Amino acid sequence: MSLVNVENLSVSYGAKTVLAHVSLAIEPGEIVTIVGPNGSGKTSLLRSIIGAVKPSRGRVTHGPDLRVGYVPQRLHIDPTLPMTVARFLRLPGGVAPAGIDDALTQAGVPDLSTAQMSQLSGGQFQRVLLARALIGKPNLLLLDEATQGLDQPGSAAFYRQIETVRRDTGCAVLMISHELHVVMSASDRVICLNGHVCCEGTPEVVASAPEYRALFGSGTMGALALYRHDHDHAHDHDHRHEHTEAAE
Ligand SMILES: Nc1ncnc2c1ncn2[C@@H]1O[C@H](COP(=O)(O)OP(=O)(O)OP(=O)(O)O)[C@@H](O)[C@H]1O
Repeated sequence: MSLVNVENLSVSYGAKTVLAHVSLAIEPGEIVTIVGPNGSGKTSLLRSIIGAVKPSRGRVTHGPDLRVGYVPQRLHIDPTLPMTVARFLRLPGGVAPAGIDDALTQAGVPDLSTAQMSQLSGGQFQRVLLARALIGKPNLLLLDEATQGLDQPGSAAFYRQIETVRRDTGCAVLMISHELHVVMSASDRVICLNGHVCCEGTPEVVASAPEYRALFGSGTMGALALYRHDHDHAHDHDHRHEHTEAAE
């Protein structure tokens, strides 16, 4: 059974419709990336999935044992407030010390528990937010622009860590990012959104789809090849065909 099922979803804010007829499912263990230009409804889709935005049409259903871990874009913590990483991770209450150590290890920063939050680098801070999302042992991790402000090696390292988390815990991952080739290279499936689903499939299929190229140009394909094997056969860009290929 799918972890999340989005059926014919439309979202409007007042008279403005930002998502229309969006359907998708997230399966256990897969890494799915949503790409799309600014204002294309990516955050609205994530917020609908967690129930923070009400659909104006259609519906979102959750699998029976869905546990979501959410990694936000950023979080402001008062720099004058002394707080260790361990204390920050204990804030929700009821978290055992072993749970904190496990989460920090899974996030790739096992030695940070006594560090001050205000002294972390941008990359370390995002790993701590990842650890916080992992404490509840999620089977779906949601990331909304989780590497904003990191340089490219920093965000590439962060997404490699996400792949490690998926390998170690088996959780599915649904993420939004503007760093197309970095994030797409870490994904099993990419969904290109522009108010509706423009195209979807493996990163190579999406990067070569005319709908995607119309939005982002054709540069991604070369950059993708740096991160993954090159794709050496032609695709029929018919939308239905792309679905078939994604299932191959
Ligand atoms: N709470 C809200 N009330 C009114 N309009 C909103 C609200 N949230 C988002 N919008 C509008 O809906 C549209 C889609 O926004 P959304 O944040 O979902 O897009 P996005 O693809 O995540 O954008 P970005 O890449 O810039 O973060 C935008 O035009 C935005 O201004």
